[in-house]
Formats: sequence, C-alpha cells, structure tokens
Amino acid sequence: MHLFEEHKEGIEIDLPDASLEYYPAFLSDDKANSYFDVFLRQLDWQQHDIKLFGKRIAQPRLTALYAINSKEYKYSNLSLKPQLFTRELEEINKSLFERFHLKFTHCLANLYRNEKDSMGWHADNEKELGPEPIIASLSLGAVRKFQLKHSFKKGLKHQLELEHGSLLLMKGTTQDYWKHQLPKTARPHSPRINLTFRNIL
Ligand SMILES: O=C(O)CCC(=O)C(=O)O
Ligand SMILES: [Fe+2]
Repeated sequence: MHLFEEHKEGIEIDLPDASLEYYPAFLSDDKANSYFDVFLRQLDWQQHDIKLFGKRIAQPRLTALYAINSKEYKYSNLSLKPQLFTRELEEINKSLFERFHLKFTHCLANLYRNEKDSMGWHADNEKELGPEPIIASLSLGAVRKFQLKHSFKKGLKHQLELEHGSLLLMKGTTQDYWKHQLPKTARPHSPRINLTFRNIL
C-alpha cells in the first residue's frame, strides 16, 4: 500500500529555466496496457510529409490529432484538423483535470513504430499554445529516451527514460528555454505511443 502511494508521487526534474515533473506510474500497468492496445487500433494514424531544407520528406513516425473542438493545430509547416476525442482520450483528459486541475483542448498522438522512428529537436512554442504552455505527455509501450537541451546555454542537457504508463508535465518557461527530442536508437524497440495533451487558445 505504502509503496503504491509512493509511486503515485511526482519527481521534480530540477533544471534551470524549466519546470518539469515526472510521474513514473501515472497509470497502473493494467490501465496502461489496455490504453496501449486501444490507441494502437483506434486512433487514425497518418504519416505526414514535412519540408526539410526545401525537400519533402515523410515524418519518421505516425501521428493523429484529437480535440474537444474543431480548432486546427499548426506545427512544422503542417496544419492538422482534429477529430473529436474518443471515449478513452476523454477519460484521460478528465483524469488530468481531477489530478492536476489542468484543462486541455487537444491531444497530439505520436506512434513510434520501432527504433527507427523519432522526433527531432524542437520546442512546443507555437503561439496558439499561449505563453508558458503546459504540456502533459503520456507514454505507453516501449521505453524510449527523451532528451532535453538548453536553447541558449551550450552543454546544458538532460536525458530521461519515459516509461510505460508515465506522465511528464512540461510547464513554466520550459518551452522558452529548452528543446526536446526523441532520438532514434540502434537497439530494436517495439512500438511506443505518446499522447501530448495541449491547450490551444
Ligand atoms: O514522444 C515524445 O515523448 C515527445 C513528443 C513531443 O515532443 C511532441 O509531440 O511534441
Ligand atoms: Fe514536443
């Protein structure tokens, strides 16, 4: 009982100019397993092209956008039209409100099919997210490395492993001062799903 309670606690990741909280067991293993299966089947996974140095290339992952409204989300030269939250996404959104009193309108889902899929260095600082956006990032499936680097102070970096059922909250000035990425890896990995809940104004 006591151990279980401890696991529900968040860990503050202490980095300058950032505000990061990591909840290793935000979801129970059972709940995380069932969400992983549901989202893998249920979400409308698409592979979009992005422009990189003037060339069109396919994003090295699949994505799907969901929301409580029909507001589009623009990022990396893409404008995505959301579908309405599924019952399970609504359930998670509700639990984020109950647990943290955070409200989100959108969920950008990412599917990393294997170790070759990745997301490059970026900050989630689109102006529709408003100043000091809060992003709640839920991880399901394979454990992957998540890296952060300071945008202005050279050499300042951090790395963590995002576990099955874990939640990472990025708050405050994190997006103003830090970039993050999910690198590809050499070691074989099974699929990973990441859900990033965001509030789009
Ligand atoms: O997959 C992850 O953990 C990161 C996803 C991310 O940074 C994003 O969707 O903006
Ligand atoms: Fe991001």
